[in-house]
Amino acid sequence: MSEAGRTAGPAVHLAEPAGGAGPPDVPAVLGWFAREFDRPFSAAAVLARLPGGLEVTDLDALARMLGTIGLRARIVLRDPARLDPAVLPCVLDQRDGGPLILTGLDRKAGLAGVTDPETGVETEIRLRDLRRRIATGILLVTRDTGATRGASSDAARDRHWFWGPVRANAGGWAQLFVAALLLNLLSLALPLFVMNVYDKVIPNLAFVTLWTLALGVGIALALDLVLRLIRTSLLDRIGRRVDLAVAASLFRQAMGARLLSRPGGAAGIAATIRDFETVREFFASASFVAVIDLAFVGVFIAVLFLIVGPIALVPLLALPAILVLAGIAQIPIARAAGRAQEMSMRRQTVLAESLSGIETVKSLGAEPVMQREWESAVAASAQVGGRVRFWSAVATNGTMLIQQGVSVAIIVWGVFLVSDGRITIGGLIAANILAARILAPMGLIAQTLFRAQYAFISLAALNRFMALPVDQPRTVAHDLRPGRGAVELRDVTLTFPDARSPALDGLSLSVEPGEIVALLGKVGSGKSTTGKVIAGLIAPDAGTVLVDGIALDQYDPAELRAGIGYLPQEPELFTGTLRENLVLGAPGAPDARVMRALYFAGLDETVAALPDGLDHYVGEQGARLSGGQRQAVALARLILRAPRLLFLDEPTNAMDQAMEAGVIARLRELNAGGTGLVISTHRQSLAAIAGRLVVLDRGRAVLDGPRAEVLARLQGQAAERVRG
Ligand SMILES: Nc1ncnc2c1ncn2[C@@H]1O[C@H](COP(=O)(O)OP(=O)(O)OP(=O)(O)O)[C@@H](O)[C@H]1O
Repeated sequence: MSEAGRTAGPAVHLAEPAGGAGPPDVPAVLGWFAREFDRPFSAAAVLARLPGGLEVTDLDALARMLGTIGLRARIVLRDPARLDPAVLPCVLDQRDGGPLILTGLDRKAGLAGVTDPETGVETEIRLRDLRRRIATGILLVTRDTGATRGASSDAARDRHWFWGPVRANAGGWAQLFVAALLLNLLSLALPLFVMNVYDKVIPNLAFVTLWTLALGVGIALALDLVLRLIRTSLLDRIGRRVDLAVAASLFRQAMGARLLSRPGGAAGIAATIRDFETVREFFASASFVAVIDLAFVGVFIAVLFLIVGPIALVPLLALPAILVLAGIAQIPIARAAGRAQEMSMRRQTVLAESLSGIETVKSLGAEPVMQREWESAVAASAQVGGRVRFWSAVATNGTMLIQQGVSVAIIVWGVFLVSDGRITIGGLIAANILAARILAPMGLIAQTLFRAQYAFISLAALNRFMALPVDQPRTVAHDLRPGRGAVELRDVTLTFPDARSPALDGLSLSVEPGEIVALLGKVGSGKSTTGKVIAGLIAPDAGTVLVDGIALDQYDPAELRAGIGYLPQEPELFTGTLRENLVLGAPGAPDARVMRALYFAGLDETVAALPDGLDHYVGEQGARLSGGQRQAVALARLILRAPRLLFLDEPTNAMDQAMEAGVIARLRELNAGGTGLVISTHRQSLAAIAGRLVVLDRGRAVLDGPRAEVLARLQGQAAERVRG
C-alpha cells in the first residue's frame, strides 16, 4: 500500500450502527459505487465485516470497505491527468473535504468531471485546480471477480490468507534481496583488503597504499552497517504488514467459522491461531536472512577460485556434507514436530478449560484430575522437545566440526601451495576468511530447516482452519432484511456431527409475525437446536427455513441476526462494565435506549440503584452479577438490537419467581409493541404468556395448537400414563 494512503485525509466519520434507532450508516461514496457496479448491499452487513468504529479517514479504510461489497480497490500514486479513462470512475482524496469521484477526463481541454458523493452534484473542473485540491493517491475501483464467485471460505479465495499478504509486499522482498546482494558484495572487501596488505603492502612497506586500502575498507564497513540496519527495518516493516493482514484474517475466520465445523473447539482454535507465532518467527528470524544469503554462496566460491584456485574445492565439498547432515537430522525432528504441536495444543486446552471452569473444578474437587492432565501434557511435550533439541544439537555441532575442519584443511593445503609459489600468504588468509563467510549461513541451515518444519506444520494446520466453511461470505451480496419476523420451518432435519440420531427429524413449524409461541418438550427434544436453526447459527441437513417467506440463506447473517434475536440457555457476559456488555450488539446506543432495553428485561430498577449505574463493573464473564441478573442483562442486550422476533431459550431459569413474574410482564409489553417471541421453556409460568404451544419430541412437533387445547391434550396423556 502506498504511503499516500496513510496521509491524514478527510475524516468521514461513520455513524455507529445504532441497531434499531434507524439503519446504520456508511459513507455515501460506498453507496455511489454500489449503484455504479450494481452491487446491492445493506449497511449492517457491510459494518459487520469491518472492525467496530472504523473511520474512513484514508483511502486504505475506504478500500477495505469497498472490498466488503465485492469491489477491488487499489491505491496508485499518479497524476489524475495521466490516468487512462478506462479506469474511471475512481476516488480522489480531497485535502479539505471528503472523497471525490473522478468520472471524466478531457486532457485536451484540461478538464475533469467530478462528482461529490455526499451531494451527488456533478461538476467540471480545470485539471490544474483539481491537482491543487487533492492529496496524492488515487483509489482505482474494479469488480472483484474472485469475490463474486461465491467463495465460502478464505482458502477458496483467490488471495491466500498468508501468501496473499506476503506477495502483496513483493516490492519489499525485492528491496531485501537487493540489500542482501550489496551486503554480500561488500563482505568481499575485508578478505581482499587483508590479501592486499599481506601481498602488496608488507613486502614493499607501501604505507600510502595501506592508508588508501584502509580508507576503502572503512567506507565498505560503514556501508555494511547502514545496509544491515536498513535490512532489519525492511524485514520488520514487511513483517508488521503481513502480521496485521494475517491477524485480521485469522480473527475473522475464528468468528466466522460455522459452529458445527470447528474441530478441537474454542481452545483448539486458540492454539492453532497462537501457532501462527512459529510462522512469523520463522520469516522474521536470523535464519531466514541466512537462507537469503545462501543464494550468494556461488559468488564467494567463484572469488575463491580466482584467488586460491583448487582450494575452493574444500568449502565446495563441505557444502553438500553439511546439507546431508542437516537433512538427516530433520527426519527424527519431522516425526517429533507434529507430535510437539499436538502436545502443545493439548496443554493449551487443559489450561483454558480448567481456568474458565475454575468454579466447577474447585467445587468438584477436580484439581488433582486437572493437575494430572496438565502434568502429563507438559511431560509429553517436554519429552518430544528433548528429542528435537538432541537432534538439532547433533546437526549444529556436526556443522561446526565441518566448518573447523574446512579451516584446517585450507591452511594445510594452502601451505603446500604457498611453498610451491602457486598462491600467496595473503591469498591463503583471504581464503580462510572467505570460507568462513561461505560456511556461516550453513551453520544455521539445520536450525533453519528445523524452524521451517515447525512453521510449515503450523501453516498446514492454519490452512485447514482457514478452509473451514464460514457462515458469513466475504462480500455482501444482498440487501434483504427480515421486516416482519415470520418464520417457517418445513421438514427440517439436522443430525449433529458424530451423533447417532437426528436432533431435528422432519420438523415443521411456523411462527406468525408478532406471535408468542412456547416450545415445550423433554430434555434433549430439540428445542435449543430449533432456536439455533431459526437464528441461522447452524444450518439444517435437509428441509427449508423461510424468514418472511424467503429462504433463510438468502439473508446476510448480519441482517438475519439483527432481525431475529437468539438468547442461548447460558449466555456469556464479558469482562467489562454493564454498558459495554449491553451495547455489544448495538455499539454507540444512547443510555436512554439502553435503559429502555433494561426495562423490558426487568432490570432497570436494579441498575438504577447501583452506585455506578451502567458503569458497574461486572467482573470476569459477569461473575460479579447473580445468575438471574446475568440472564436479564443478556436479554436486555438482545432487546436493544430491536429484533422482529426473539427466540428465548429458558430465559428465566436462573431467576426467582418474583423476578420471573416481572420479566414475564415486561415481555408481554414488548410483544404488544410487535416483537414476536418463541420461548423454549420447562416452566408453566412462562408458557402461560404464549397463545400457542408446540410440543417437541425427538426433533418432531408432536402437538401444535392453542395453549388451552395443547394443555388439555398433555393432561389427557398424563392421566392415561397414570392409568396405564
Ligand atoms: N453441539 C452438539 N453436538 C452434538 N449433539 C448435540 C449438540 N447440541 C445438542 N446435541 C444433541 O441434540 C439433541 C437436542 O438437543 P437440544 O439442546 O436441542 O435439546 P433441548 O430440547 O433444548 O434440551 P433442554 O431442554 O435440555 O434444553 C440432544 O440429544 C443433544 O444431545
